[in-house]
Amino acid sequence: MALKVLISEEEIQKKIEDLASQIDDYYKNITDEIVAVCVLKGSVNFFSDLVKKIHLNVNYNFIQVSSYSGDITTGKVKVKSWLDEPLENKHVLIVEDIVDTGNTLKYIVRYLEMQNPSSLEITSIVLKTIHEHGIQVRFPGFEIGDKFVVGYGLDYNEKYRNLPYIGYIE
Ligand SMILES: O=P(O)(O)OC[C@H]1O[C@H](OP(=O)(O)OP(=O)(O)O)[C@H](O)[C@@H]1O
Ligand SMILES: Nc1nc2[nH]cnc2c(=O)[nH]1
Repeated sequence: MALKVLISEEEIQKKIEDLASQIDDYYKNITDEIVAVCVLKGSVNFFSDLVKKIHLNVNYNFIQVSSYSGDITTGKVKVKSWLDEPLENKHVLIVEDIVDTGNTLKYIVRYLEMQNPSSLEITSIVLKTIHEHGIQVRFPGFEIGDKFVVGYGLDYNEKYRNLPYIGYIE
């Protein structure tokens, strides 16, 4: 199976600079901490690169959910681990690697909203625009078509997560 580069390492890093400066600007009047929630496993690379470029008071939190087997969604979001602090009255930024059908984010947003955060926003490094999922991603990265992509955290059966670029299997 040959891998083709869709988004290079350089393009990813440049986009993250841009997203970080949008995030800095958006929260510039907030003096409290921003809680950045990393959606494991896929978002680990994006999260790690992004938080280093944000000049705000950022706290980390992590959740692990999964719903894909290979390149097919099971349609069921399985929670493997969840937050370790309440989010009531916190400004929360969900950090995702990809929005595809939107099922994962719909699930996460539904449960996080129950905690009454002061605000809840989303950033995702990749978005597939083929679905009408109605999720508002405040800080969107790259829009791609209907391709199954890997690399930069994204896997195919746990493989390829450590690639520094985003590619697709031909
Ligand atoms: O919009 P959706 O169709 O719900 O797809 C997006 C989700 O799919 C992937 O997670 P996956 O279930 O593969 O778990 P992983 O992050 O551990 O790889 C990805 O990391 C997103 O969280
Ligand atoms: N690795 C990977 N996971 C996904 N989850 C939803 N869409 C995708 C995709 O294109 N690639």
